[in-house]
Amino acid sequence: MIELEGLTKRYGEKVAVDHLTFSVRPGVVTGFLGPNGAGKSTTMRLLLGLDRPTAGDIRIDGRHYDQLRDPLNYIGALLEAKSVHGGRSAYNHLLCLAQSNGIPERRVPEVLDMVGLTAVAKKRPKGFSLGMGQRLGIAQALLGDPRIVMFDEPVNGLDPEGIHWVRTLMQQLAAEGRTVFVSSHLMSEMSLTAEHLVVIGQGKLMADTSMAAFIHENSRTYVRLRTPEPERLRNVLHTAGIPAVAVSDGSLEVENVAAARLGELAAEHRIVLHELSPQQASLEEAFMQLTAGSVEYHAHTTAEGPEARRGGQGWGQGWQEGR
Ligand SMILES: Nc1ncnc2c1ncn2[C@@H]1O[C@H](COP(=O)(O)OP(=O)(O)OP(=O)(O)O)[C@@H](O)[C@H]1O
Repeated sequence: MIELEGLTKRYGEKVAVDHLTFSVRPGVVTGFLGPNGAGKSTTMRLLLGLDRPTAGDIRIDGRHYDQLRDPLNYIGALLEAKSVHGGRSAYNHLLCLAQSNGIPERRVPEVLDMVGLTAVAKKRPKGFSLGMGQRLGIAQALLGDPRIVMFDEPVNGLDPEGIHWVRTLMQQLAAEGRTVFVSSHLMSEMSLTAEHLVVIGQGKLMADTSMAAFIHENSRTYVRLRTPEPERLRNVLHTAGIPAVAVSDGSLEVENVAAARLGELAAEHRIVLHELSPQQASLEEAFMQLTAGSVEYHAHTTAEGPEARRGGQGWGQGWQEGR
């Protein structure tokens, strides 16, 4: 279990982490989300004792990081790809870490095998691709067989097979009862991987909830209807006290009414439906909706794209520093 209480970190005038209080529980994958500069990496560094908080408290299984006797046995982390000694082989790099942390040597081939690097164990990581570097970083995090794992952008640089592997690994680690805390910018990937979410914006906690509740609470759900007789259907719905919005693509959108009720109404009036589909926003849409006001870096677009139409802030390609 990871517990943060009132965690605050200032760099001069800049408040990178602002009174964060939340817990990361074992047994589920917890996603850690926030726009660029929200304070995710800083929080993770503070958790590992790599930086000192200005105020507040962090406990790992009830203790401070510097009170853990063999920290790698408690918490394994992947913070930055390729943060390894380039001159040693992958095997020797892990062996040095194992020896200095009281971890038996047999764990080295075990973790190399887990991440699929056995064939290149004797090679130097400086020749590794980004994806291989990520795999070695994950092997390092798992070396002490820790009960808590923390990954900062673990799928960076991985191909689809690698991304799938990381997803399965994280879910497997959680299913074994471990605490899995992971940050990612890839919303679609996060929505497939995490069951719980912690969202921060400008250093502050914005959400600490299940994935399903987060999407439900931060997005619009509606039913889309398509019919060759949109005007007649709209009138039928109107008579039943149900407002329907006509969309430019010819469909109708109805909020807060079950699809079954809409289908029954159409059938009663013998109106043919070509589509009757409940629409649930994606994690990405819910995330942008929640964090719209806390985004630090804004893209300046000339064309009216989907972000502008939604009234949200730019998020995605073409980011520029807006300060
Ligand atoms: N060592 C530092 N000195 C000064 N400011 C810092 C330092 N580290 C981080 N910051 C600032 O703190 C804020 C939070 O940064 P952090 O890297 O934790 O955000 P992040 O959520 O990980 O962002 P990203 O998604 O872009 O990786 C940023 O405004 C950053 O510029």
